[in-house]
Amino acid sequence: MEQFQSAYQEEKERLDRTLETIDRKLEQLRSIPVYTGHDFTEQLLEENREMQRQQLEQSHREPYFGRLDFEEQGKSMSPLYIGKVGVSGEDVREPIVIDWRAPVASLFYSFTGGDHAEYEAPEGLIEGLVYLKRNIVIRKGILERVVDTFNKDSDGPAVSDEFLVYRLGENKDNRLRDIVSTIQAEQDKIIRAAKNTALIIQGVAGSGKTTVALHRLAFLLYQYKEQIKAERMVIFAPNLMFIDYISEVLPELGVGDIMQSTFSHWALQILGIQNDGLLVSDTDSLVRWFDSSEKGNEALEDSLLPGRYKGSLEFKSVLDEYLEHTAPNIVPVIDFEPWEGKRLPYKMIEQWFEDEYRHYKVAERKERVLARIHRWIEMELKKSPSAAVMKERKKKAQQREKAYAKKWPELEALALYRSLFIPSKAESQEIQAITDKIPKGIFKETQAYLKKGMLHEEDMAALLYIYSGIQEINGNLTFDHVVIDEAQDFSPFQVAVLDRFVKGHSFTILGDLSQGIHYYKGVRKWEEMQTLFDPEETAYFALTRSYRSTMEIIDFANEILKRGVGSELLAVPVFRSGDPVRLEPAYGDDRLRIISATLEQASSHDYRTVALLTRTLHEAELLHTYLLEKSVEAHLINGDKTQYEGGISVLPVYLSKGLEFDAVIVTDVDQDHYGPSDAKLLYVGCTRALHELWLLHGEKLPDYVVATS
Ligand SMILES: Nc1ncnc2c1ncn2[C@@H]1O[C@H](COP(=O)(O)OP(=O)(O)OP(=O)(O)O)[C@@H](O)[C@H]1O
Repeated sequence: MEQFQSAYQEEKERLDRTLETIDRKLEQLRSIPVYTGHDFTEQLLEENREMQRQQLEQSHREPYFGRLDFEEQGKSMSPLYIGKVGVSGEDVREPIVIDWRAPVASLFYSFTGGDHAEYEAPEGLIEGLVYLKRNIVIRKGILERVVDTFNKDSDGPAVSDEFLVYRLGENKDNRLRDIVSTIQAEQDKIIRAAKNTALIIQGVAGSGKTTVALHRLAFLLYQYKEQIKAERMVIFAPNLMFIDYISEVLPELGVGDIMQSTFSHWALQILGIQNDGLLVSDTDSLVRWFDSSEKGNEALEDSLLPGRYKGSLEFKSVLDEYLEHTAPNIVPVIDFEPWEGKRLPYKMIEQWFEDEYRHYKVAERKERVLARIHRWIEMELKKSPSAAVMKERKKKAQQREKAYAKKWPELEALALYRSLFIPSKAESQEIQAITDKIPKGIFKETQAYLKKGMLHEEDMAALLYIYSGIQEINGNLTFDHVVIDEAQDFSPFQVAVLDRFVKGHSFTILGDLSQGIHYYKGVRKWEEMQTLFDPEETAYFALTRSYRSTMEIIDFANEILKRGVGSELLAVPVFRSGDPVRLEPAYGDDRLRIISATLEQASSHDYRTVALLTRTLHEAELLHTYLLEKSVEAHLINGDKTQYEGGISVLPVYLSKGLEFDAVIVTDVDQDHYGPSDAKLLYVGCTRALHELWLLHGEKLPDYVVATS
């Protein structure tokens, strides 16, 4: 107790001194009049001062969250204070707060006890001794808590989880938060991994994948300031609501302007396609798979699953063959005759196309050849015997040039994709030799909906692949870094296409195979993605510790995985105990009454988020209507929702992926709703809960559900 008092007092004094320094610096900055003139250099300086002002104001509220007493070999021990942004002292070379992304700050995360500590600095490996690792909670400039996670002088040598457990026990609101004060060593390794590597991360539910990816972006921007721009980074997420849910983390870390999108949205933008009913909406696709009673099953072969086939490298080879066939065949086999008696032979045009412009992608080659023909016409016109003849020829040439250009095939990705499935009569035989390789059912289905002017999400990779095969991908379209979240639902083909838009294979690809509920698309093994890269271009990490849920919830969910999927990717809980998982009957006439009562029970705690998870969207809609009639304020989440409001949410379990709630109630857990191939779906539902979980069940529980305590 005495020791705690003195630690608290010591930190209080240090905090007062730090705040005084920040105040002084702020005062100094504020005393400089704001520049409103037109001088560019002055404007930049003003922008810089404004940024510093904002950072210092942020630091004033919470200057740091951690302290590490480190003695570098051959130097004296000094306490390092670590915060979200660095603050320099009166002497700018002496930081009073170190940015969490700085090399030395990595010790705060990677140190797991022992007599030796080291970190990688630009000048080489720095070694030394850690005496103290301390977590410090400051809110609005007031010191609230001091917890020593490691103290060399105390008996317990290992780093304790006490502070982490305290943080995990807090209730969550409707946004994901930063974790800078408690990043774990295994997560830190991923966050700080080098830029030009395709990182593939398998992480169990709640292992912090999304959070880690966002921190990694903040780290990359800090570490590679000169090479990476925020506006050249992107996060691909499963839907717009999820993007809203994660939207606070980057601003909290002082990083903005990073594009967050779904793959389809981005692809449509590149392709210049307006999404006015052309693309079947994500909701429709999801309902097609999850609400349909004729749902297929996981054992279906890829050739029967359009999403998996169209995401395969096999389909990519078909497109390669098609593009090879299309590219050399685009010069119309006719001479060009701008007026009677003047001819530009086909052979000459073909030679320009085949030889002179061969270094360009085919769409650019076409543009260049047509421009060259235009120049040729102008030269020939100048040779006309009189102004009147020249005028006459010019008129004719203009019409014929237009007509000739139309004879060239339209080099647009969508047009080419359509002609693969709906070829013109002239081409049908040659194209058929290629399309015979596409499974019949998939070919027919695609042809039918393309004829109706529709597209599916699963066609996007192919369209972009064709696009990148015919068009130059210029600097504006390329990314410095790409994050793919929920990557188990991404196909290898999507990643291969994206690779054409990314500099140096700079990817962070995160997912969990145990949450691969969309078995009709995505990957079954990470090797499917690893093989896209050379071994030295890629690295694999596994995160096995789960931070979201209590031990009771994780043990329960693990059991579902073991029994229902035979999976070995089980989560290891942090030692945080809560109430046992409750399995309670709720069916027949009592079903709705019990659901309401359980919801009331869950809401009686001061939880900020509670979810009712149903098996289908239709059931969620019915339940939501029932709750509204009972004047319960609940939000229905369907696939079209773009915002996550928190409070009580009612949603189908498949839409809960990526989200988390203080308490979760899964309804209708019985063999009708959760068949033998739905264990992963139920696993996803259970692992959304932080503190409490109820399973309201029907007469016959699925075999893979058993009470664990
Ligand atoms: N080191 C940590 N310290 C504190 N909280 C953490 C830490 N790592 C993860 N968390 C918390 O665990 C929860 C799960 O994190 P996150 O959603 O990023 O995990 P995930 O692996 O993407 O989960 P899922 O695959 O189930 O969607 C979040 O509330 C996050 O804040």
